[in-house]
Amino acid sequence: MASSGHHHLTETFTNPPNYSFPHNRLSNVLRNPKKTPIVLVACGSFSPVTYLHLRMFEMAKDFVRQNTDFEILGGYLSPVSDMYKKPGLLSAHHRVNMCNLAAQDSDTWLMVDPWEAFQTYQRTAIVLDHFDHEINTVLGGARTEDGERRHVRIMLLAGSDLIGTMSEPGVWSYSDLDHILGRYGCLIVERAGTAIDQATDSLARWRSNIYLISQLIQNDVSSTKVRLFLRRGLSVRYLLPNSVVDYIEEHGLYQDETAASSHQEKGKEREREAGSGSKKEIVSQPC
Ligand SMILES: Nc1ncnc2c1ncn2[C@@H]1O[C@H](COP(=O)(O)OP(=O)(O)OP(=O)(O)O)[C@@H](O)[C@H]1O
Ligand SMILES: O=C(O)c1ccc[n+]([C@@H]2O[C@H](COP(=O)([O-])O)[C@@H](O)[C@H]2O)c1
Repeated sequence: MASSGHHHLTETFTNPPNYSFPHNRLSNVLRNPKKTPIVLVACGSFSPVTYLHLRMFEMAKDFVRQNTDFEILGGYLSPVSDMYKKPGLLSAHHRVNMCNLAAQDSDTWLMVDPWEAFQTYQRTAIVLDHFDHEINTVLGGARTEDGERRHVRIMLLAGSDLIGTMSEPGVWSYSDLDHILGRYGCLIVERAGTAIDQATDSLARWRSNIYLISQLIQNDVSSTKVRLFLRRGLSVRYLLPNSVVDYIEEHGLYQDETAASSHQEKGKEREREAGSGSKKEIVSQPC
């Protein structure tokens, strides 16, 4: 593992009111003692969560099994705080509920941690420290079938657009990057519209901790597109789990143009389309 530089592990954390760390689907037994136990953490807005977000975990699972000496003990969606103030960010309450519905109907290893959602904005480095603390310090890590105790490695799971922002100046601090990529490591899922090699070139010093997963079935569903569809009254069924579609309908979510600053969103979506070299409009009629 690369050095963790001068950035030390956070030891005191602020928890939201009545918070308890969800670990009902987290395995604490390492089946193969020769492997390194890991837990995957996906940070993002999840406004709303889509099948693409869930696919990231499945792609990571296949990749890990075929190409690494890791064994996955669990996966977490960690929705960002409302204070992140990104356009289209619905209240944490709804985003967490939708992630819970999606995780429940998916596989048996996905969970939602509402820790960052229900408090002030927390940087990703701190979020990963929080997982490390809960899993290794509070829960005591994992055990082999012989009862030997093992440290669980926390790893960030992200799309290549996120790793792209890591090479843009001013977005992430160097010491946080060193902490995230040096201490923990990252699994990066290729995302249509972002050049994965270019994104990782400037992060070369942490290369041994960055795992690139290519998308064999192209899928460029994004939460931004889903929000645009909903505002135009178009169906989003089969782009996200039925339970989430029903929840959106029941609560009349993503209808309000002004609250979602659709202007900025359309700009963002166009940028992504332009990046992928696709000239087609998302929906033929103008908004
Ligand atoms: N189509 C996709 N392919 C690969 N990764 C994706 C895809 N969609 C989302 N991700 C990844 O999922 C994580 C959470 O993303 P986020 O919730 O911000 O979704 P998003 O679809 O990018 O949202 P928005 O459209 O609102 O920007 C990020 O790491 C992002 O890179
Ligand atoms: O920790 C940081 O410095 C940092 C800088 C930029 C983005 N992030 C995180 O990355 C995620 C980005 O989500 P998004 O929707 O803006 O792609 C979100 O969880 C943010 O908290 C984190």
